[in-house]
Amino acid sequence: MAKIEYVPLFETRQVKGRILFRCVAASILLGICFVFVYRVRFLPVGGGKAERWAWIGLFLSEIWFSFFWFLTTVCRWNSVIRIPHLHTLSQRFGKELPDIDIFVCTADPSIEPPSMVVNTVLSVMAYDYPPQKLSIYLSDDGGSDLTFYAMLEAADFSKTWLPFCNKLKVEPRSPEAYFRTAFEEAVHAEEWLLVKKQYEEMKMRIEAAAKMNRIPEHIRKQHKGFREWDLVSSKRDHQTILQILIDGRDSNAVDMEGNPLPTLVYLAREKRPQYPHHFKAGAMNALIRVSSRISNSPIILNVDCDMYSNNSESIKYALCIFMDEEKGDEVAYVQFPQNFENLTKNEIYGSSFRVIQKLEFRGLDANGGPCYIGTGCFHRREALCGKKYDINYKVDWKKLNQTRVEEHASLLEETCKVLASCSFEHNTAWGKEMGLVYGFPVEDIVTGLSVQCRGWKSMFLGPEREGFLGVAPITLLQTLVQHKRWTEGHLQVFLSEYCPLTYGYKKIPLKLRLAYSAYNLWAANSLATLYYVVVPCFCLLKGISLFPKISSLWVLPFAYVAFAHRAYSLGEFLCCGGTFLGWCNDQRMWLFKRTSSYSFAFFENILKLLGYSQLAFVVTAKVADEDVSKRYDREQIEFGAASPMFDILATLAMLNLLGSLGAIKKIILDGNRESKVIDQLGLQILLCLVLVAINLPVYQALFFRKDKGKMPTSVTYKSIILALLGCTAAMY
Ligand SMILES: O=c1ccn([C@@H]2O[C@H](COP(=O)(O)OP(=O)(O)O[C@H]3O[C@H](CO)[C@@H](O)[C@H](O)[C@H]3O)[C@@H](O)[C@H]2O)c(=O)[nH]1
Ligand SMILES: [Mn+2]
Repeated sequence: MAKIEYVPLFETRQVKGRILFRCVAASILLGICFVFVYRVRFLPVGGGKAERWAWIGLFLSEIWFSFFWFLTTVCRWNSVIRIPHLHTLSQRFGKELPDIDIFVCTADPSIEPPSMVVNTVLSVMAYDYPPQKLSIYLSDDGGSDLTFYAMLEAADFSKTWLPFCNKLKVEPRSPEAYFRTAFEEAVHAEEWLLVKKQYEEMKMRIEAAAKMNRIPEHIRKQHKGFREWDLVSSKRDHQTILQILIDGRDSNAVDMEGNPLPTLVYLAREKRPQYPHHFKAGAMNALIRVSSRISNSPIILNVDCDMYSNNSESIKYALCIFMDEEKGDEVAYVQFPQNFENLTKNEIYGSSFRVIQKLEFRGLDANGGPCYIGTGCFHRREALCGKKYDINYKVDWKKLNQTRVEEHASLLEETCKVLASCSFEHNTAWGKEMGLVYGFPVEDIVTGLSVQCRGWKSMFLGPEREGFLGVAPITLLQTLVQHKRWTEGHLQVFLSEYCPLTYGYKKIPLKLRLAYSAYNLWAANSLATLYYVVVPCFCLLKGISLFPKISSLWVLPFAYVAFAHRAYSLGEFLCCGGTFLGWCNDQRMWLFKRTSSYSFAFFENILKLLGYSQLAFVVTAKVADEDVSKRYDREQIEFGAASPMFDILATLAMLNLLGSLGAIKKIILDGNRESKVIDQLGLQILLCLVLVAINLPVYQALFFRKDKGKMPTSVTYKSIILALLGCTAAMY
């Protein structure tokens, strides 16, 4: 008999376009060298002091940008795509698949509506996977009976929804998303309408309760769990509430057609004002412990409450990686991209992370594995709980016999409560070597890093049909605040003992350390960007030239670097499925984020180092006024609220407007010698004009818009005064 050849469960391919990428990168590097030569050779030694310092500052900014470009280029030098083979998985393992625990986190019923959480929970209950092998855990950091009630409704509706999904091969399996887009099925028309009606009624009940902010008495009587809220004084001060809503082991827990149901658990961990709760990381660690008693599945999927499952096969995709006999055992987590269902065509807030996820993460994957980004991620429980990878580690999935606990559900609830109590972690390794790492607003990144530094790899999967869809922020301020949290957290990681360069030394490849640093240093971009936005503009007003003359050959490297870099970025954006306008918006957000969010993040980190500032996690709202939503759909940037972030944006926009006007005045006054001004200050004028073009929506919001999304008047006055003061100071 011929030797049976080993067929892998997944395949790895090189991403196309590598040669082009490397050629462009090499040519940009050459351009950068020329720019540096120019900066050194023509350093104004004779001129005024101001001129020299402006020049040196610009040079430093350019060095920083080049360094940052180098980091991002290095981490994309190689990149790979993983292609899972589902049929091989089912051939080889058939029904002998492992149990899966699924964690859903929610924190606040007012900005994460229970009706949304229900959809996410239902979508993960309905995976195309044996239901008796699934356990779903909801962590409610809002400690809200509204969310608890919504879960009861979900448990009930799942009895209809799961068989319906199976029969009709429904996709996606979030009822809200499905009924919003799907048309009535001709074959099962009656049933289809019935299920839809049942869903809508459930949604109405949940929303009605949320609106009243109270659970009606007759409902409260139906479940013992509600009694727990008699003891709850506030969301920051309450005992552990743990309710097993569906016990998968119970033979009576079946759907309408008599098939078993997945286990469903509601958990609000204990919170006391005197104990830090560590935000999402704390919630996840409580879930890890509680689930280890109840189901203890070897694989854990975690999603944010807005990230519903959009692909019912994701679990199997991930298992193709974990269960591959040759390469699977070293993988700690399989990360799916974060995709969003509420993006408009041209993504005004640039929230799609297209290029980052489609190209950069594949580069990380080739160098040891993508970072963990907090949601849409399948973990190996052991790796997450602190185990170090060891070359002899091998899982025999077929022998991995799941021994389930025998205790009755209500006893189990009692014995598990202590695992979610405030004091449980005292003097343990939780939050350090075990579970998610505490102390950072980007618990995901630092946790992924520490897992990788324990010797594990990670992989990235981006199937054609997106695995998860979430809600992207729909106002500018929320986007900026979210990015402030991220970049602040990233920089904090870089400045901590977890700094990838040192912490990962000899543990993960250099390229991966550099790639982590590239993300960690996002906030540090703010200084160089602010300088580039402000100083050339001031110098323009004063008539100081900081760039080569248009007529000189030295202009070429500057022009080439700027053009090639941006043109390539546009090409990538389009290749990843974006639009031209989308790219322009992305560039604007690039500027906005660097000057506002990143600056705040940068300075707050400094304050933190000095001991003045504290860790915070501002939860992103997932709902908005109808008015705001309408403007979002029309792709109008939402300013609306007064915020220091907007003060900065508006002032910078005004500065560049004044700078451009000043330049135009100079050109006109110059009369027939006009070519001289253009020759000397050409590049600077161009820079100013490009910035003005990028800021067009800001001027519109400052002076022309009448709707509620316009810039608040206070910001308008402030920005005009500040910009005028700045310009006057610069000129004299
Ligand atoms: O005290 C908290 C705060 C937040 N959350 C949950 O954490 C998730 C993420 O919060 P969100 O406000 O939506 O933040 P995003 O910026 O959208 O989250 C991204 O960035 C976070 C790190 O900053 C990661 O944890 C997330 O997975 C990732 O999606 C949500 O499900 C929240 O309910 C908690 O459970 N407890
Ligand atoms: Mn979110």
